[in-house]
Amino acid sequence: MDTKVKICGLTTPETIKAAAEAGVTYVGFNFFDKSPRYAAPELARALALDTPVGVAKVGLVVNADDALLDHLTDTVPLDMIQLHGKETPERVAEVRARYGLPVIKAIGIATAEDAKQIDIYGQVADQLLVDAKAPKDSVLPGGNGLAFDWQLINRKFWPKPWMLAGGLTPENVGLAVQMTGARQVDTASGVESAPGVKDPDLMRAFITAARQKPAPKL
Ligand SMILES: O=C(O)c1ccccc1NCC(=O)[C@H](O)[C@H](O)COP(=O)(O)O
Repeated sequence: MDTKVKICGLTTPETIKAAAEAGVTYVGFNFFDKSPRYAAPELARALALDTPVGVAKVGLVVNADDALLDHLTDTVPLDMIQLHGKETPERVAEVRARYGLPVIKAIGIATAEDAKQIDIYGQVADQLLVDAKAPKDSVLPGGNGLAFDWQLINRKFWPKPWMLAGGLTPENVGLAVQMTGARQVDTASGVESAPGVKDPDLMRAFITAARQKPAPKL
């Protein structure tokens, strides 16, 4: 099966079209207003309505309260919600039940101890996004273009579908897939020409590289 790709933080109809034509599985709309990838709900609604059928539309929030999530889910036809803050397992379960949408929980990894969170959140989330832990001084909990040590999750098995994220680019995604066995990968800054500006050529190169089969050993 081809590796599934999520591209996070799309903000224009042109890049949605290019991503869909290149074969993306998920597109992410970023509702964290400090992000260079922020999409206001009305913009995200227009983009979502323009997204081809078959591409899943993911709404990304950071520690969002019910008022924000009510507004987002009323405005934007989302298929999934990505929780990318410090949401507890209880909050993940609450969001899932309240909105009736599958929830992706992001887990930041820097140490083997962090990787244990994957088992905990695997009990309540529909999918997990295994990302690099944000540096302490970063205003962004994700989208920092940093990779973590993939050995920390090397060929681990988790009971829920998961995506590898963090510093993935067209250059390193093939190796990342090979090393971790990830069947799904996610990128934001790795396919941009400037912060928040997605580059169609880089998106195409990323998707091709993510799906490249390793050369057989001779
Ligand atoms: O991308 C952002 O600006 C962002 C801001 C706040 C929370 C999460 C954010 N991104 C979440 C993603 O799913 C990214 O794709 C993931 O963190 C990987 O980012 P990158 O290392 O830039 O590929």
